[in-house]
Amino acid sequence: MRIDLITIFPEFFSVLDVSLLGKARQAELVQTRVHDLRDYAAFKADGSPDVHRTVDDAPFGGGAGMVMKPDVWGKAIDDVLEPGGVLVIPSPAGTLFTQALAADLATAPQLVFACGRYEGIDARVAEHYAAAGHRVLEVSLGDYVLNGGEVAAFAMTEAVTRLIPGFMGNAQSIVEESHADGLLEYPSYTRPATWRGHDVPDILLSGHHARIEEWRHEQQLQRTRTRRPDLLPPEG
Ligand SMILES: NCc1ccc(-c2ccccc2)nc1
Repeated sequence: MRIDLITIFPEFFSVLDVSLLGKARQAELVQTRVHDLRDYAAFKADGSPDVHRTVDDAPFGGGAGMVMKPDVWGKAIDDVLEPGGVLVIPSPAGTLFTQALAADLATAPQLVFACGRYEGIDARVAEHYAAAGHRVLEVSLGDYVLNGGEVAAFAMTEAVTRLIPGFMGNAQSIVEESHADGLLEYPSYTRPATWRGHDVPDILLSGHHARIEEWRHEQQLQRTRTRRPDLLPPEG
């Protein structure tokens, strides 16, 4: 898989070389490229040089903040997006990113993350590439606003790449983790068996694997009921 990240802060993604992703890159499972959006702002729409390499402008209709220019984004995405590639636009107005979507995106040949800043990217950019037949996703990580799409893009990159077959050493750990079966993960413990007066649940020391599995599933249900009832299947 190729992952392209387009941003006005390319240095933000230099950490990709050292993170967990670094190993996957070396294993050739994932190729990542970072692109500076300002490289596509060197000329104005009329072809004259833009020494300021402007990427934003005032919003039509008024309102606070600035909007990122469609013509600059169009030049960048035209240069980067390949046939079959998915254009992912992190946005607080997007659909919620989930483990299921991460697994879906892990099968794509290419992801292009368009990392907006300011008040976001001119809406016609997403419209244009969808109309051209590309899969375009505006995706939110949750109900909060960041200063730009970079942090969200990095989080999604990690969530996706770790699901690529051959990337994580222990495939079993992926199957068991939170959200993989739609429930939150059970609590985990390791040595010492007693720590500051807190004991590990006896069942886990019993060696009864069937009972341990049952206890863990009950813990998953209990946690999901109390912390994320929205994840529970509807009654009935
Ligand atoms: N839900 C996470 C998230 C994703 C993106 C943004 C964002 C903010 C400003 C400009 C462009 C994107 N904010 C929050």
